[in-house]
Amino acid sequence: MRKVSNRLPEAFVERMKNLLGTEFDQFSETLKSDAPVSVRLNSRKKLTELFDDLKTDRVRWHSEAFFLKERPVFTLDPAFHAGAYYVQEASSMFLKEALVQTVDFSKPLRVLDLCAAPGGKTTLMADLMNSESLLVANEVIKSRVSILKENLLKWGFPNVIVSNHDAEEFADLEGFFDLVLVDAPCSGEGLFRKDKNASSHWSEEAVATCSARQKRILQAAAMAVAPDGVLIYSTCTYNPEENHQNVQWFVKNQDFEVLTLNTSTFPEIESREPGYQFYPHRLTGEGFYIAALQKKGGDTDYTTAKIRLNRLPKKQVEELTSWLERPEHFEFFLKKDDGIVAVPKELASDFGTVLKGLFRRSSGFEIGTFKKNNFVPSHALALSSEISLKVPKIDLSKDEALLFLKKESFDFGSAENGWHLITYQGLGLGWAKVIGNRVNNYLPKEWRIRMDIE
Ligand SMILES: C[S@@+](CC[C@H](N)C(=O)[O-])C[C@H]1O[C@@H](n2cnc3c(N)ncnc32)[C@H](O)[C@@H]1O
Repeated sequence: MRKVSNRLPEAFVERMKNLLGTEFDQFSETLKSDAPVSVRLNSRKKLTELFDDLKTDRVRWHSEAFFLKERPVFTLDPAFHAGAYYVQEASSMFLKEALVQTVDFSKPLRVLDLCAAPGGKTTLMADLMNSESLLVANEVIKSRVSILKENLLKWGFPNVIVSNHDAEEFADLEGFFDLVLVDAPCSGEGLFRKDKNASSHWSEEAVATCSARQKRILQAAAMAVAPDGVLIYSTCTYNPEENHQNVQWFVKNQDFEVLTLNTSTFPEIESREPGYQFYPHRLTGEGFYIAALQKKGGDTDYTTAKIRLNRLPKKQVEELTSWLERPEHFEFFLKKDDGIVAVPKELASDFGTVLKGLFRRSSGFEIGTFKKNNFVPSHALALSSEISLKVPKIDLSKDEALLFLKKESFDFGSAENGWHLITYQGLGLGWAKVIGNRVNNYLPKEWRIRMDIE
């Protein structure tokens, strides 16, 4: 494909000129500037000092997010590994505004993020959900599931099942979810500034293929939504075929109605019925489109199921109480591989239903295992917001924390024998076990920082 200035495909430029008219030059100039860097804080892992030297403006539609004046090397920040924040493009954080305007998060909710990897929007939703709510994070591409799992483990919200299915494989969970997010795979026009390679994959054919795929995903997603439940559709692109035309097609064919969002305090967002369009030359953020829909009727045709894992013996349950802040909140189950899963009591039946309805999925919050009657805590527990505050800790300086995260040896000082949660500014990074003069670093090797530390 022939390119014009700024390496944009010619047909894309033509489309944008038609869409933006006289604003096109401003749009095109903006794409030549650097993409803004923004981070969103984890509401369950608050730090008093974070980016104090780099922080600039707040993201207008997310009270817990702000811009940084430059991009630091996040890999070399232990707080990043502790899940204190997520590096996320600002326009897409408008999801929070769309959700708080359309969903009652004070209730226990069943939430499905159908196209979840790497997990930016999943973690945003987890922050809004209460501890009686269940989150299913799905990603169809197998190689992208591990980064999704890693980001969710870091985030520390315990009530998560990660699955690896095509949207159409959710048929056994018909009408189960109060909220479904379809952050659809798209032609990515809105990321041309952030990802310099993205425009090389763009073509008219790619737009048509994406649009057709989105229709198929939307149709499958519709089934999973409970009567009166909410469906959020979003893309990071501008073209009508993938955005408002797809949503119009959807409401014409499905029993859903459009939910109007109040954007009066954000005049920089364009209302493109039935949704909302974000342009980088009008606001500090990338291209994004979002629409909110509500199911009017529909069936619930899922089969409730009990968890088929074994319950943990009482003696072992007693031992677990010192590892969790609210042990009474959970029931404990034993998997075939001896892993222990902690499921909130109120959610035992919902977990059972999802675990039965999906076959390529995780089992939930795995807190560890018993080896010869001794509890071995998991990495998920170290990063979880449910870990007991009384667990013995060793708090490290930044340099020490980086050595821990590189799995290199260093002097831990003197500590009692046994398990210690390694923390940075009080936030869990992983486990170490002290045995006499020896300290074993239990950071999973796949989590190790591979980058050189200056
Ligand atoms: C826009 S990305 C999701 C980004 C993610 N929601 C976030 O905020 O971090 C779309 C995701 O959909 C996945 N995907 C691709 N084809 C799909 C399909 N047929 N069904 C469901 N998801 C698909 C892609 O692998 C990709 O991870």
